[in-house]
Amino acid sequence: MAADAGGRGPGIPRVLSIAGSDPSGGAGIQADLKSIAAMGGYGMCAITALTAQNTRGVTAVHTPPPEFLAAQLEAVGSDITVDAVKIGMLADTEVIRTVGEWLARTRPGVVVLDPVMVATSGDRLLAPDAEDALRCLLAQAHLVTPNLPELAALLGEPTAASWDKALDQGRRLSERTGAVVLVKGGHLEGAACPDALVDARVAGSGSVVELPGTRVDTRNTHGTGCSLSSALATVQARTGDWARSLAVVKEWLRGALEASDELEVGHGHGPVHHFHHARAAVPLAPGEFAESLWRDAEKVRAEIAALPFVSELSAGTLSPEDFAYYLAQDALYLNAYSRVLARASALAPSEAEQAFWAEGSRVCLEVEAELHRTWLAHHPAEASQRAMGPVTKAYTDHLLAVSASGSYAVLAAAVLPCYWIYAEVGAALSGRHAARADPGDHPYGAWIGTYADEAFAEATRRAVAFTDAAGRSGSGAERAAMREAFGASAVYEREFFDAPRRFA
Ligand SMILES: Nc1ncnc2c1ncn2[C@@H]1O[C@H](COP(=O)(O)OP(=O)(O)O)[C@@H](O)[C@H]1O
Ligand SMILES: Cc1ncc(COP(=O)(O)O)c(N)n1
Repeated sequence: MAADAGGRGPGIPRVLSIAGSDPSGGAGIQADLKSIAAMGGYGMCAITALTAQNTRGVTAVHTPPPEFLAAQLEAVGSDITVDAVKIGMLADTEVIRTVGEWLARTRPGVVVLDPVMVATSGDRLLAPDAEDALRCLLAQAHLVTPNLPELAALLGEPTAASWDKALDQGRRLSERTGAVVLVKGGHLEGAACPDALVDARVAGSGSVVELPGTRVDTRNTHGTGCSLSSALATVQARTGDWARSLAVVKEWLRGALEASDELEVGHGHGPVHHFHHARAAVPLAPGEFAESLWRDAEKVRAEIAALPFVSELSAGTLSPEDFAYYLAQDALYLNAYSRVLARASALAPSEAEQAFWAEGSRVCLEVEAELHRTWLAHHPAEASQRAMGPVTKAYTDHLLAVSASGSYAVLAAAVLPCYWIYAEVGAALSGRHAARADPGDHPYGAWIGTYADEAFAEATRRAVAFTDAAGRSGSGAERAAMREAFGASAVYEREFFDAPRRFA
């Protein structure tokens, strides 16, 4: 197709996906409709084929008669202005012919063709004898988005082993078809995941516009190609500029890959989180997000309760060396933790939160000084060494790294386990201690008594509520980062209680 695809301007683009159905919702028309909506478009679809598939693979394909596809296209096109078309799974030669005839007749302003041949799972989605017909159809698209194996198959060559070879193949496919070719790096080995727009009609160095990218470490790549191509069609209808559209879509897709674990869909290659950037129309109830963090940490919390340090402290059999090590590390930890809480105060979105974390920061220094005045005064050797143990160092490094990231919500999630898990351990220890027949005669009785501090319990409740509120008002991507930060800190809590046994 010769002319450059133009933009519609700021209106809502009406985008038609002509593609197959994926009942598991991660690829095909289901991914397309989500992606179109995520990019601010109005999505429509004409279904070429029905697949029975999930995140593990395709078990069956049913292709309705081509007349029925033609009827769908006619119904949409005769009533609605179509600003952009995305074409995905085409199943067989008859389907390709039907789509080709409709395109030739209607000549939509933006046509993005994703030459789907094989699913992420390795299953075929195009009949082998339909490849020639697909090659011919490419000339009716403005942009073609093959992955590396598809690019090679369309040229009848082996899959490119390097990015340069892939760009060369892209240039030749662009020459043959007259379409711009998006060469995608998803199937490359290594940490880089670039994409490039290759346009053989442009002379010289302007023929390749490359967008670098880093690979997101996930196996949830089901439907990335579908999502990318339909999102591109939508944004292109707005901007009329492929390079600008690709920059917007690539950034969005990276976020969708990063937040994909939040979905917890299937056991194979899971889908991406198309709406990671948006808030759900049904908001989370107060407490709901914090409860989910707490549930996620259930296993680590059970492991902490079962640690020898906890049972020995409770029974009074903990060695004085282990106890002294723990206290000295606690003092070092509190000093660093105080600085991190001060950073949470600096980032806080409200005065109430600002004051809360600042007070927490101050109290940490007070408790640290108190440790030196009382407990550590009895263990001058431990106190004077003052070297951070490996766990204390790793835990505080993690907190400092999160505090440098600049997200208040993620920092709140990272500091929360030190309140919440410590309060839970403390409540169990002091409850058991109070139930003892003779609590006065216990070497760590006075220390265990400090756990029953109502002011700390109240501070914990407020820290939970503030973190919950930050999670509820954040985006999906932010909540995913909060989960990761909370989970990491919970693991460091476990390691901190276990450190005396290993390093004292
Ligand atoms: N792990 C990943 N991290 C970041 N981007 C990825 C990853 N996997 C795929 N992509 C991007 O997703 C898009 C689809 O790429 P690709 O996987 O090559 O296509 P397909 O889904 O058709 O096989 C491209 O923009 C690619 O750069
Ligand atoms: C109906 C349908 N269409 C396309 C794909 C390819 O998916 P991917 O984007 O992972 O290559 C698929 N698995 N199912």
